[in-house]
Amino acid sequence: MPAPAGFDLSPPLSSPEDQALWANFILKLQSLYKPPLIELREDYISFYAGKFARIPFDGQNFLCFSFTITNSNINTCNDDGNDNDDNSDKQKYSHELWRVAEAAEESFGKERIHRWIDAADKQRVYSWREVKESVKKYKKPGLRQIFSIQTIPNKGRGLIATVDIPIGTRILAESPLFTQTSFTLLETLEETLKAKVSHLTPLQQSQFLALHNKYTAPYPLYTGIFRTNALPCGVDSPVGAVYPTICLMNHDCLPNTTHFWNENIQQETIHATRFIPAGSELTISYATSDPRDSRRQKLQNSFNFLCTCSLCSLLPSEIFKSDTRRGKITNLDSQIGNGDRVMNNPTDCLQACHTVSELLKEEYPGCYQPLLARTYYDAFQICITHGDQARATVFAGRLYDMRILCEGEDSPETEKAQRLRENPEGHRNFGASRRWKKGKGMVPKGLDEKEFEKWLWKLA
Ligand SMILES: C[S@@+](CC[C@H](N)C(=O)[O-])C[C@H]1O[C@@H](n2cnc3c(N)ncnc32)[C@H](O)[C@@H]1O
Repeated sequence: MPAPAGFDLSPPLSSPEDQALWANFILKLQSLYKPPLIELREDYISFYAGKFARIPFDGQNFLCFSFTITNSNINTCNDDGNDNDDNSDKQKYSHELWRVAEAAEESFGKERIHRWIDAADKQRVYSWREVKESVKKYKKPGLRQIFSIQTIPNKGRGLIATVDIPIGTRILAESPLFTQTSFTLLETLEETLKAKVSHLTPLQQSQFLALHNKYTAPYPLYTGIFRTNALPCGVDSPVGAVYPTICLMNHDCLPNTTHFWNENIQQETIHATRFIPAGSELTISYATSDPRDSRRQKLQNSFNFLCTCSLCSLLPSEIFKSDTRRGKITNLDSQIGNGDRVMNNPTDCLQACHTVSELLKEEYPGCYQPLLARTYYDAFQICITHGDQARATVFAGRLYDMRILCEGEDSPETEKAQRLRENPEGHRNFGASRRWKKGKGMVPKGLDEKEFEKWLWKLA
């Protein structure tokens, strides 16, 4: 059984000199670890190794760093059932995590860092209860703002990165001001919204009323603001939510962030899908996957602006290529979504998934990850439907990596991907056919990347 391990800092930080040592420690960690090995949260650096594997940016409440070595620690692990490989991955990640202790020892001295290797170790200074309490205090709003709200020419307000933001960073996790279902009749919507706003704090009321409204009087004010800004709480959800900060994000057809409703934490999250240099605008996509002209028309109709992003401003010949790619993706997606084809022509469907994955990377540079996640899930389902646990495990691993990057470790979709990776046979489609029957441990070893991809997608 894996045991917890870690180190305690005793005595904890107290003096200004201590704060300076902590800042130095954080810089050291940031040079040692980059996403996807870690996730940068607003208030702390998170290692994929348990809920106490966190280093806060402000160290004054820090007592302990603890980690557990499990499969879930290993972001890149292919869970193929081979114990030896698995163990060496675990050891590798364990070694990586002990480097946090080494960095702490370099910063604070060995006498202040108490390493321990299981829950009952006498070297432990603090109880779990004390550690839990200290971790709760890591959250200090406003401590580390990685963007600022600014006026942007021709767009109104928007968010600008104030520091370089690495790919995979959680930029924001924000609770709604309020939510509202789309089932409410238009005649009663204005009064319903007014009642909801009246229950907010004065600050929240002014945040709501300051949001952009694309409608003009006599269109009802609260309904106008809600309709201009509400984001659905999940794909196809009839519930919409408004947020004080996320609703200030402008659109780009090739955005540098992705937004996601996280049901577990009841917040909308924003994650960087590529490296974002300081000074760049943080953008999300409001649009569909339509070709350029209809996409622009929809944005014009729904949001009252003509999109001039880099994709919409391409030369006509390039726009034609982009529209063609989008058309191909849509056609292939409908083939992949056809249950009869999946049962009768699974190889064609899997190859179609491969083509889609290549087209997505070409068509959506720097923002393909949420779409690619869906394709990996399609490929997983095709394989598991026909009993191929080996390929299914690889696709679930890739799906997990995309989810971590776009949604973070606390997302229900990430948790689901992790379960599929560990237990692909738990999927409801498993056993529908035995055509490709293959155990988890049957992932081929020693192939180069090209050969492996050929095997994985059953390419001719
Ligand atoms: C949800 S609000 C975004 C925040 C808004 N800029 C503000 O000042 O509150 C949507 C509105 O922002 C503007 N907008 C968003 N993306 C834009 C873009 N790419 N180009 C021009 N205007 C944009 C449009 O006026 C749109 O109706």
